[in-house]
Amino acid sequence: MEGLRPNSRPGRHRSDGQVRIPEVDPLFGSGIRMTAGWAQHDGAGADLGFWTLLSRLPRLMRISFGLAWQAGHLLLPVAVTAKLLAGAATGAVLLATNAVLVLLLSGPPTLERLTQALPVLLGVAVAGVARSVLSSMGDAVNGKLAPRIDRAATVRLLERAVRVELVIIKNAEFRNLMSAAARGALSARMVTTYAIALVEALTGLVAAAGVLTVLHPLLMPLMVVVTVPSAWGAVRMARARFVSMKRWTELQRQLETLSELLIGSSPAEEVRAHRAGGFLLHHYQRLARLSEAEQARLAGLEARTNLMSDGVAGLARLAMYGVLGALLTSGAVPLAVAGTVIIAIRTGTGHLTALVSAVNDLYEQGLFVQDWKQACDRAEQEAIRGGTIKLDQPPDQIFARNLWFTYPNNEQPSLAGIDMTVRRGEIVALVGENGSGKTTLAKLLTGLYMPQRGAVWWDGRTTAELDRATLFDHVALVAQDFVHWPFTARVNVTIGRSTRRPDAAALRESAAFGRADEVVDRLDAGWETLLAPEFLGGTMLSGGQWQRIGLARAHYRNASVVIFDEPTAALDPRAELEVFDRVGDLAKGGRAVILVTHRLASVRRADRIYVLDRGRVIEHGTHDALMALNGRYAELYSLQAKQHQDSVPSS
Ligand SMILES: Nc1ncnc2c1ncn2[C@@H]1O[C@H](COP(=O)(O)OP(=O)(O)OP(=O)(O)O)[C@@H](O)[C@H]1O
Repeated sequence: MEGLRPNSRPGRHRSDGQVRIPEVDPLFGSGIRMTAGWAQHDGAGADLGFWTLLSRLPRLMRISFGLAWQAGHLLLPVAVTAKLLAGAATGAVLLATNAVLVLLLSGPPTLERLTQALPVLLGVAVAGVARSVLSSMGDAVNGKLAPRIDRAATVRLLERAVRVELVIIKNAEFRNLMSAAARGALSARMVTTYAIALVEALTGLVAAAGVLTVLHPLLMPLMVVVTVPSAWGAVRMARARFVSMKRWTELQRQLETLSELLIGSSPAEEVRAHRAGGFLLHHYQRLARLSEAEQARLAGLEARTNLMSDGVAGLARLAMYGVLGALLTSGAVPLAVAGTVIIAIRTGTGHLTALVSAVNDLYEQGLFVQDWKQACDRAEQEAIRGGTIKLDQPPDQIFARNLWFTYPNNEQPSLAGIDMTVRRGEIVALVGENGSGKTTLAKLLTGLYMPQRGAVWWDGRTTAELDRATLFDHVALVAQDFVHWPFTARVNVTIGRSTRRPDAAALRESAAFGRADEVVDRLDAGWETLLAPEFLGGTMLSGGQWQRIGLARAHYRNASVVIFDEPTAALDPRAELEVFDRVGDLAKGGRAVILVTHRLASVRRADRIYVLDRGRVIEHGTHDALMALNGRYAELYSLQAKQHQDSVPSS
């Protein structure tokens, strides 16, 4: 464990003042963030100039606005209009305030002057209320729109993802794009929220600048001078926060991973038995200290930046008062206007700071939304297309000719020129050592993957010509890693054919097929028991119990082509024997059964056995023929038989 201890003490700083995080973490290697698509844009705006960033915004915002329009039609224009009007009301408040001050301060206070000022004062109040109402209305409309955008973006992504070719959805690069897109779907609502904030800030700023210009042309540049230091401080801190977040996010994810490992239920056994808790805690503390140091650095930088910008702003304000004093003494600006000038400058400064931060936020969120769009488009391109010929009856025969298949990013083909046949009423077994291509072949036979060379024929049509949805209707699959749906026992079986009307007799029959009935009988709430220990009231099943549920599910699917990929690996010997008897019954009932297994004793009854080695069929025939051949199958079979004899004590 010593060797894994970090050699960099947390809190040490780089020459640029940032906390040094080791390039290669002793626990996470080169880091999680490298593989996470969504992380690539964190702090994306940090390297760009403010104006470049501003110029790229419209392109990014177009995607989100398109989505907002689809999700809520007029809601976005209504929200933006409300904020624009709120901005105009800000201008009205300032102008009316000025009118009141002019009236009240243009001479000694008299009752007459007060009475004259009352209607304008009322105007100030009305404009102020209107501003609040309009601004709140904009927020309320946006509050209604935002979840709709969430739903529209997420549903569009999910709809497209579910139709993507299996080989693509399993590809790491596509998975990365999907993780970025899932983050982007959540950002779409934020883009519109920030855009509305930007409109509010911009109109408020324009109103303040307009009022100042009306009062005296020199006052507007004066406001700019006063706001420059605060705007500089805001931009600098936004940048620094971006850069920090980039590092902070990475640390945060590592901390979350460690915390999940420490409190999670699946690693709990090993955390205790291997006493890994102390090790994990040690690294948690180490990373937490790095994170603390980074936050402390940021807080220090913020304090220094604020001090500097406040200092310069103070000087600018002093100069402003000087200029204002000069304008007052020269009579260019009446004394009564001075109050309005100060209020307008304060309003303008606040809006300018909000504007800068909205632009930064918009840019970053916009990039995430761009990922979402890219993933949706790519998913559409990669959707399962297949042919147009509908398969309306079960195939009598499936055969593969000269089948080649290489996974993306692999150099070696996983299947290299396979020929094989399976007919209705037959059990065909695929055997061979780990990685020889059995599972891949089963997926090609059922149209889950398409061959790069050669073809799989379902009667007179290739899987490429057939409409894949109708082809899948004839397939039932018990995969090695079949899904443990976090739903009730009933749904876990009936999801095998979710379009079928509830059929209690069929459910009972399927449960008996997989011996899942014995499992369900022992559950507290029977078929309604939730099979998800992660939820309150959920139950945990053992591996073998799950396998029985999986078998029942495949049976309930009632398909003519059934693939069993290691269906009994977790079953006890009695259950295993029974399952193989029933697999035989399935074939006798007119189904084509493809059985992938390492249990050679159970393939004796298969009509044909294909022995695979590095993607090729090296032997095929019945059990007796292959034993007589005395080749690889005979060797593997004898090895297993001997192992079995050795493990059973002789009487
Ligand atoms: N999704 C994938 N991406 C890349 N390569 C893969 C993928 N799935 C399988 N392979 C590769 O294809 C080859 C055949 O794998 P396959 O799973 O078909 O073998 P198998 O005979 O079923 O193995 P096992 O008996 O261990 O289940 C292996 O070299 C494996 O590394």
